Amino acid sequence: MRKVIVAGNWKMNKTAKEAGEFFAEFKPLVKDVKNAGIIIGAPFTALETAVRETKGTNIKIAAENMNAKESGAYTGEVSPLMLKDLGVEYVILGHSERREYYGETNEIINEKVKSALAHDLKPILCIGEKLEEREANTTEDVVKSQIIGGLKDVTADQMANVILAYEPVWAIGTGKTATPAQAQEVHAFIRSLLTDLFGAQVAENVTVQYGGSMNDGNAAELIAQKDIDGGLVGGASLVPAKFTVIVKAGDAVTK
Ligand SMILES: O=C(CO)COP(=O)(O)O
Repeated sequence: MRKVIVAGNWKMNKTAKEAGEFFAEFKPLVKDVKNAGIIIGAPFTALETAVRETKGTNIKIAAENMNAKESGAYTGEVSPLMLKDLGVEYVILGHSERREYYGETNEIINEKVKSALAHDLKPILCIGEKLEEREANTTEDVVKSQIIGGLKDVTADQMANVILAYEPVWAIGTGKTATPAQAQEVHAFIRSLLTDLFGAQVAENVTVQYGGSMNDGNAAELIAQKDIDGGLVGGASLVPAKFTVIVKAGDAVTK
């Protein structure tokens, strides 16, 4: 059995004050959610508030990035030790926006994944093809190289602490969701690749989320797919009522 997890990714949105307001509204809405995991990815400046406001609840907090190093002369960067110190449990790594705008390669992302695991932070590793790659029929090649590159030297045991998020870049922030069948096809490919890399048992237990214009209207159908184990939600995670509908869609499903 694997866990369905619905995570929000706020991206560069919400001040600490706005984060506090979000949780005041969101916590009571999801307090009865038992089966699904709930994670909010918040910007660095809102993490302290987010951790404080969710202490003792069923909501976990993720950072949206980190540096692989523990400390040093890396102006503007944030280390795994700093995140651990705040009480953060998860970290989103390799998001397509980091790959696209900040030059993150599979090698850089792999360093971060290994560092997160070494520091007892759970990575949410994002993968997904661009529109031109899908149109060139290279979706599987791209996803395969992102997974093999991003998870290089990660052990089968460590995979118990890794979440994958399949986010087709053409579906992010565009309102253009992959159809449930399109998404399921890639998720099944990811599961078979994980089987090759780590064995059937590990592959069966890894949570593989879908991300890209998931919202309160389409989440249930996406998460109903055999290999879609929740979502990584951008825009719709900014609004407590909308995100709650997605969380509850995940809570209704057992994998
Ligand atoms: O990038 C995403 C989550 O990481 C998806 O963003 P949207 O849900 O806004 O399309």
